[in-house]
Amino acid sequence: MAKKTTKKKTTSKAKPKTKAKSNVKAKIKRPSFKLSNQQKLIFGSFLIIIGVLLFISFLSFVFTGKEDQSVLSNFPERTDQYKNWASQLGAWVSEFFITKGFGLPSFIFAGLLFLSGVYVTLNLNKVKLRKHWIWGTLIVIWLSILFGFFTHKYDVLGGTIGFEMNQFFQDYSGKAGTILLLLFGLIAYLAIRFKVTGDTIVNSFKRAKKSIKEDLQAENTTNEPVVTFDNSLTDEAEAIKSAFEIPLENKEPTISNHSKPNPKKEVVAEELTMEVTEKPKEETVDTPELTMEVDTVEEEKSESDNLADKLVEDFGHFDPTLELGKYQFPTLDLLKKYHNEGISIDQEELEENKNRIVETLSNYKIGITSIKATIGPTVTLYEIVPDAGIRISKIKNLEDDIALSLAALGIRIIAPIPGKGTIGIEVPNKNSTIVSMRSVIASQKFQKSDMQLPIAFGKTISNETFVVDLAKMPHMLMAGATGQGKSVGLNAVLTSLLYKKHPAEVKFVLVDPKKVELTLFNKIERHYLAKLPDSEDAIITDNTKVINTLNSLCIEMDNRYEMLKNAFCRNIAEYNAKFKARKLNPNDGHAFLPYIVLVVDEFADLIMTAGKEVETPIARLAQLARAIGIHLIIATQRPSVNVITGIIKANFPARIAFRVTSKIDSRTILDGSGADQLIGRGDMLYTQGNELIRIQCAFVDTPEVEKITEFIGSQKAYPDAHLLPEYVGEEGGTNLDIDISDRDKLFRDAAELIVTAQQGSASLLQRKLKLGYNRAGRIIDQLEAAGIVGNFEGSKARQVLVPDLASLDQLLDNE
Ligand SMILES: Nc1ncnc2c1ncn2[C@@H]1O[C@H](COP(=O)(O)OP(=O)(O)OP(=O)(O)O)[C@@H](O)[C@H]1O
Repeated sequence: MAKKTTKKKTTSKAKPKTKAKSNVKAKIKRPSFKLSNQQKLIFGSFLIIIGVLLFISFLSFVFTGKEDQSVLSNFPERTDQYKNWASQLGAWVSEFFITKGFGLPSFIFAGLLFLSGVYVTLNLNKVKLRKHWIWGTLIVIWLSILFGFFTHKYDVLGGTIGFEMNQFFQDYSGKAGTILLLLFGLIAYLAIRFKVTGDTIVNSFKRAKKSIKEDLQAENTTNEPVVTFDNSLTDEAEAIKSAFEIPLENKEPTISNHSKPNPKKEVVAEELTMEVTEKPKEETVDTPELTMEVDTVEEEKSESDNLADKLVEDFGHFDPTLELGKYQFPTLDLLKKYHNEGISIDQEELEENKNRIVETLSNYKIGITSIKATIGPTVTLYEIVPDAGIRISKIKNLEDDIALSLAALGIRIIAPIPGKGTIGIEVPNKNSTIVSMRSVIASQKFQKSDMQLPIAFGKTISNETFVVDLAKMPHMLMAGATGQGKSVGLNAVLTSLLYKKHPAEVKFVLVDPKKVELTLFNKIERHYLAKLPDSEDAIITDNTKVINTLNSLCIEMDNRYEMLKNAFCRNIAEYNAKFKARKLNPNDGHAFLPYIVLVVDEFADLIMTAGKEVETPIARLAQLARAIGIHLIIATQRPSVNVITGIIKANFPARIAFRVTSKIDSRTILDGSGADQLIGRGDMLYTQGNELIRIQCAFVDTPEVEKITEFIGSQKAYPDAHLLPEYVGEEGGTNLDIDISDRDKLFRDAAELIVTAQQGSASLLQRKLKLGYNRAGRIIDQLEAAGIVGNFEGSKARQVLVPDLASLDQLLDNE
């Protein structure tokens, strides 16, 4: 039975692989046809000339086409004499377009070509040009059918296409049907292109009717003052005019002076009506013109929306990848294929394990009603349904006995399997297979995922590719004893992101105290890495420098929150979508925000050398950074409680455990046992708060990572790595005799802020007073000179020496 199910699975997996492969290739190649300005001029003028030539040929064909018919069949004979002004070619092209094509409407094509030339030469909006072509072609077809309606044979009026299409329509719907179809086409065109609505038509009829009425009235009552209104007044004006008829008549003395139609007075009257259009609404409430007003109100848009729409219409959506427009994603063939990939079924082994499980359980008087096996890359899951009335805890307690009888390491009992109502016994396969990075990257699940930061970790026990979104996690803790696959796991995470995200969309901050694990990523520094402005290497190997980077990330986080607040967005996805739709002005400090992924390898080492100082910024980032696109991945060999403290654990819901040596370590990382029963070599447990999922991590070797980074590194890059905000913590306050008169204008504000917050940090000033790095640093020096803050204490905030605002006032007044 087991054989059947697994066979099915393996064959069904084979197909998507190849499909996905082509899918990747399609994604990877992104051709772009960008012309330089000179090329645009050449191409544009070429199009203009072709347009003019076509026009001349067509025009001449109308007069000379018949005469050239006799020689057309000899084309391209050089000796023949053509009457067409553009000779052979002109006659031939015109014959093709006009007689064999769309008839006289083909002139529009000449116009479109000419227009295209102008657009290309002057570098005008391509979206509009596309619209012209679409509408132009539709008009050509419509006119061609219309002209074809009036002809009874192929001729120049509607061309062959017009005539044939007409015949086609007439055969099916008769003459009346064809006319109605054409009429429908016209109406649809007017409605879509010129936004004509039922109301507009009704109103224009009414307007025409009124103006005729007015004309008649004007003739009958030439002596009345009211007739000074112009006939071309709008409906609204008419309504208001009637509303004001009485007051105007009452002001007889002034109006009677101008009883004769006077052009100046007409203007005055018109202006008067224009000004009061809104006010007399109530008087005109029963007039049909009101519907027009409602229409305009409906279509009204806010100014910024209009501007954004216009910008999008003119330039399209903002494309953050444009700066590296020719960037090519790494190809699949950079990743290795392994010979021992794919699941092989050992029927004997399956049968043997089944018998042993049944036997062991029956020794303890546990009967089984059914047993089912699911073969994964490293372990096989035996799902059993025990007889009714058997307590689950009884089976769970037999874990060691079953392990003993199967003589295998890494047996894990899941009792019960959540949502299934069965009990699972995971038994390692004798021959485990490698899950290659290539197979998970090529999987449809990964390729088609629309996650923000998709990570293909490996394959689950049922051999499905396991893909998760780092943006949703939103931070990840990874632990495992040495040599169990942590570094490979980190590489799998980074590789997944490199295969899916453009350099403009994601940046990595890499901390590698071991100095060797992540060095390969140096090659992609200017594509994908982020660093502090003054640092030389993007990958941080010195633990003391990590604190600056972490604090800088905190500043970046605060800055991003400020930007999100100003843009009225709740998270980075909304913000970036708004920015792409050109609704946020870069001049107001807005910019496209890439995701930032902070990877810390050997976190225990970091805590040991840099002490608790790293814990605060890490905890801050973990608590707050999820919405603004900063995600943390922290890996450690020793998951002891003094490394993974409560505050860190609480903020890292997603945990990954490779094999650990003790149950206690497993409990620290997973809040339960299990990680101690894994078999190592990439065998891992993943949890995001609820159930544990056993996964075989995808294997990506160092040469593969090297090939990928070389592939990316050899392409055009940004001028520098992505720069993080400067962090001033390291700057020492030395200049203690700063002149009082030289103090910064914001000195007092800064002093009050620092005393109120009781925190002597320059980054606080930067944030709250919106200062640059240098100015905030100078103010801190001045505060130190004034005795308000203490000495520079490394990366810690300075001590504040003044307890409250009253003391501060006293101190400054005494100076
Ligand atoms: N997913 C995997 N599939 C197959 N083999 C693996 C996998 N992950 C790791 N291994 C094997 O385990 C070895 C050690 O892995 P890795 O270097 O990732 O361990 P580590 O946990 O980072 O160790 P350390 O903490 O000492 O750096 C690898 O060289 C490889 O042979």
